[in-house]
Amino acid sequence: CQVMKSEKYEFQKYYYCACFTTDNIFLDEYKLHVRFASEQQFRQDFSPVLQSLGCVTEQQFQDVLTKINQEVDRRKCFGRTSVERAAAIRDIYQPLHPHVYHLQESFLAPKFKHIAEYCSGPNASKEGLLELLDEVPAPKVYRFPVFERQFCEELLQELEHFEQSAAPKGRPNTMNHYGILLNELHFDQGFITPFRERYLHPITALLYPDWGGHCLDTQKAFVVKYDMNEDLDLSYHYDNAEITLNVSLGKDFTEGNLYFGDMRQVCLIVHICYCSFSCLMHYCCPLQVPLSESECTEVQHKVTEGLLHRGQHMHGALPIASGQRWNLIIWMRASQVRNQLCPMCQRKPSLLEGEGYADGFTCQSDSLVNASCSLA
Ligand SMILES: O=C(O)CCC(=O)C(=O)O
Ligand SMILES: [Fe+2]
Repeated sequence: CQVMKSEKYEFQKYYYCACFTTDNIFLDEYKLHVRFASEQQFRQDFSPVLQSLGCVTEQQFQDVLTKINQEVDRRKCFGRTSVERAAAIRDIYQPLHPHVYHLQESFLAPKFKHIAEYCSGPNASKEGLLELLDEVPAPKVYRFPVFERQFCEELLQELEHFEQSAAPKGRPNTMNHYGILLNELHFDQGFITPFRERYLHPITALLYPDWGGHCLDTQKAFVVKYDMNEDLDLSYHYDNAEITLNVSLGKDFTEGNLYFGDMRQVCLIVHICYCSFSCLMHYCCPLQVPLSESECTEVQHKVTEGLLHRGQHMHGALPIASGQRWNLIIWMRASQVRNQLCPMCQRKPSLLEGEGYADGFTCQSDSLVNASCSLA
C-alpha cells in the first residue's frame, strides 16, 4: 500500500447513521429513551409507557413532543455547529496548561504502561493479561490504573478553565448536561488518538476480539461532570461504542459508583402499516428491554483508574452524595463492526456524511476511491 497511515486518515471519510436524528432521544423527566420517526409511530410505540410514567394529560404529551423536536433540530445541525464551535475555540480560547493536549508517558501510571507493553509484546495472551488486571464483579468489565494523579489534577484545571471561558461548549449527549466534547477542544490528534492506538488498542485486541477490540479505528471522547447542584447521576443506558474506557479523574466525591446490568437486548415489536388498505406492510421497531436497576452489579471506581467495558453492556452511574465527580469517557469505534449493524438502532446503517470521525461509520465505495487514488 502506497499510503502512509497518517495520510490515509486525512482523506478517510466518516459517517453517522441516519438514526442519529430519530433514535435514542432521552426524555429527562421520564428517564426514558425513545424513537421518533413520526408522530404516529411515536404515539403508537410510547403512549402506554409514557402514561405509566405519569405523562397523562394532552398538555404533558405536547411538552414531550416539543422537547423531542428541539433535540431533533439540535442533532440535525450538530455537524455544522460542532465545526463552528471547534473553530471558535481555536480562535478565542487560551489554554491554561497547553502541555496536557499532547500525550506524554509521564501522564500514565507505571502499571498501565506495563500492561500496554505486555499486550504489545510477542508473548502476550489473554490469560497473562487477566493476571495483571483487577477483578471486577461484572462480566467482561476490567479495571486498571491509567493516569498519574498529578496529570488528572492538571487536566481538570484545564477543563475548569475552559468551562469558565467564553468559548462555546458542545455537550456529549442529552443525558449529561455539563460534560465537554474533547474533539471540539482539539484533544484528538495530540492525545486521544495516539492514546487509543498505542496503549488501548493492544489491550482491547486481547480482551474483546469478538467485539471489534482488534480493529478499533476512531473514537468519541468527552468528559462528564457531576456536582451537587448539577447532574447527580446518569441513567441506565448503552453507549454508541464498541468498547468504552471510563477513567475517574476526580475531584473529591462520595458515592457515584457505576453499575452494570445485562448486555443490551432488543425486542422487535412488529407493527402493521395501515397507510392504505392494500399496504399492510410489516415493519419492526426495536425497543430496549433493560434489566431493572436493582438486578445490576455495582462496581467501584477510584480516581486515576479506568474501567473498560463493551459499549452494549448496559450501565449507569449512581448519584454522588457529595463533592464533584469528573470522568473521561472514550467511546471507541470499530468501523468494520458498526458498518454491519448500527449499535444504536440495530439496523444496517443508513449513512449520513459527517465531519471528523462523525460516528465512526465508513463507506466501502470511499475505500475503493482511496485505493485507486493511492495507486495512481
Ligand atoms: O459517569 C459515568 O461514569 C458514566 C458515563 C457514561 O457511561 C457515559 O457517558 O456513557
Ligand atoms: Fe455510558
